[in-house]
Formats: sequence, C-alpha cells, structure tokens
Amino acid sequence: MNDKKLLLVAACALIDADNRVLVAERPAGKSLAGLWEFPGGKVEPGETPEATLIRELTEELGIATKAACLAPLTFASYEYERFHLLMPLYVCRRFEGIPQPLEGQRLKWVRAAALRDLPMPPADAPLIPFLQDLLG
Ligand SMILES: Nc1nc2c([nH]c(=O)n2[C@@H]2O[C@H](COP(=O)(O)OP(=O)(O)OP(=O)(O)O)[C@@H](O)[C@H]2O)c(=O)[nH]1
Repeated sequence: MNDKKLLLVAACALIDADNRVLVAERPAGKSLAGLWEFPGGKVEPGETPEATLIRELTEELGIATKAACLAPLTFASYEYERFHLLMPLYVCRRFEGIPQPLEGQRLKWVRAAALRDLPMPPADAPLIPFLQDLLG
C-alpha cells in the first residue's frame, strides 16, 4: 500500500482564435520554478475542479469563464517525490478578458507542436499529444 498523498490539481489549456495555447512560467521560489505549465492550481476542499479553474483563471490571469466553457481533454497521473499528482486538463476557448500576468509570471501563447520544445513539469509531457491531436 502506498501512503503517498494524492494531490488533485485542475489545469486548463486556454486556446486563442489562432489555435495557440497559453502557458505560464512558474516563478522563482516555487517548486519546479522556471518550467512552463498550464494555468490552474490545487482543488480546495469543497470545490469542484471547474470551480477551481474559474477561481484560478481570475486570480492568476484576470479572465472570466464558466463551467460550460471548460471541456475535459485528458488527465495526468504522475508520481512526484512528495505526492502523486492527479491533474485533469480542460480546454477553454471562450473566456472574457485578455490574460494578464497578475502573479508576476511570464506568459506566452504557443502552437501545440511547440509545447514539446518547452521545459515543462514531467507530469505534463503525456498531455502534449492530446493537444496536438486537437489543435493540429
Ligand atoms: N497548474 C499546474 N500545476 C502543475 C502542472 N504540472 C504539474 O506538475 N503541476 C503541479 O501541480 C501543483 C500545482 O500546485 P499550485 O500551482 O496550486 O501550487 P503552488 O504553485 O503553490 O505549488 P507548490 O506548492 O508546489 O509551490 C504543483 O506541484 C505543480 O508542480 C501544470 O501544467 N499546471
């Protein structure tokens, strides 16, 4: 039996009108600093993953969306040293506002094919082919 904590994190691939994906750089001082990730965060007690994303997208990027605009794409299941990550990845094309780096993080819009060349957390690598299939 594995007593490692299961950590539930909701993540979102925001897609622009040009079919590019938004990624954010993890700021210095955090774990996995300098790696590029999908916006999102830990699902807090009592929250649904969709509610987490709506909250995190507002806090991190200043944009607004709705649960109906969050489509599940796939998920990551990855053994980190301190926890096992379970991370549903949603896709969102409909949101209000222009994403801003409200937490000092760098942001960039990239083609799905370019995700492979970005340093991302190891849990994210298996997600990339799903985005490539979706976005070409
Ligand atoms: N948002 C997001 N988190 C990811 C991705 N890939 C991945 O492994 N994670 C992990 O999921 C967790 C997300 O937690 P968080 O973003 O809410 O927490 P945090 O910055 O305070 O992280 P920390 O407590 O590890 O410093 C982190 O441990 C992060 O490394 C991803 O693409 N997006």
